[in-house]
Amino acid sequence: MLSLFSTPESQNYLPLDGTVHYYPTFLSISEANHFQRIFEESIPWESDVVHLFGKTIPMRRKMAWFADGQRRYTYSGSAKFVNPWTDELLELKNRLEKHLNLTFNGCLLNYYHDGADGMGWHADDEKSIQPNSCIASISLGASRNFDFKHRQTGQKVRIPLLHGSLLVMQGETQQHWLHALPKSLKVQVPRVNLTFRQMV
Ligand SMILES: O=C(O)CCC(=O)C(=O)O
Ligand SMILES: [Fe+2]
Repeated sequence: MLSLFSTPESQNYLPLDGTVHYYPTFLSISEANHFQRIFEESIPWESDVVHLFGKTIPMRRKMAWFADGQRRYTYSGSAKFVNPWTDELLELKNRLEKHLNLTFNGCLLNYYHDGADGMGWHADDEKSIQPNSCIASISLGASRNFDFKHRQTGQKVRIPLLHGSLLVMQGETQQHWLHALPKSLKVQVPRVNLTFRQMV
């Protein structure tokens, strides 16, 4: 039903070829503070690596992979260790599953020390991800811009991701759009990002 009070949450942020919803206050500030502190302290963070010209180069950004069973995650050419779910990750996973009425079986965590850490243009379209599935991204800590770029037209959409927010990418988003977390030298505090995924 259309109403005068329809919230901005119900809007699709992409103009075509995909669906992106954004819920700026998915977690309260105190919940977001709580989860950020626990994840910063207790996740077994590893340096992400890139493979360039036959060399393995560690990145400053850290990551950790959690999943059901032994589901590995391979991207930018390297397989990630699988960690078993923690209580806090399961709590967030349950809340997301209720909110979105679907289920997740993997979660990639990224740790950005400050605005000098970022992520370049890519799509989450690895073979290990169910095609056209849902990716639910929770942001904790520094607020950072999140950019989309249409693969054919180059059209751009920017969403600032706030502490405690939820961004949901669905449908054909990964087929038609790239996304990136641009570096921003003004940002001097860390950010933790969790992307819950539906793996094959
Ligand atoms: O940090 C973010 O908000 C995005 C991370 C991302 O795109 C990814 O892990 O694939
Ligand atoms: Fe991504």
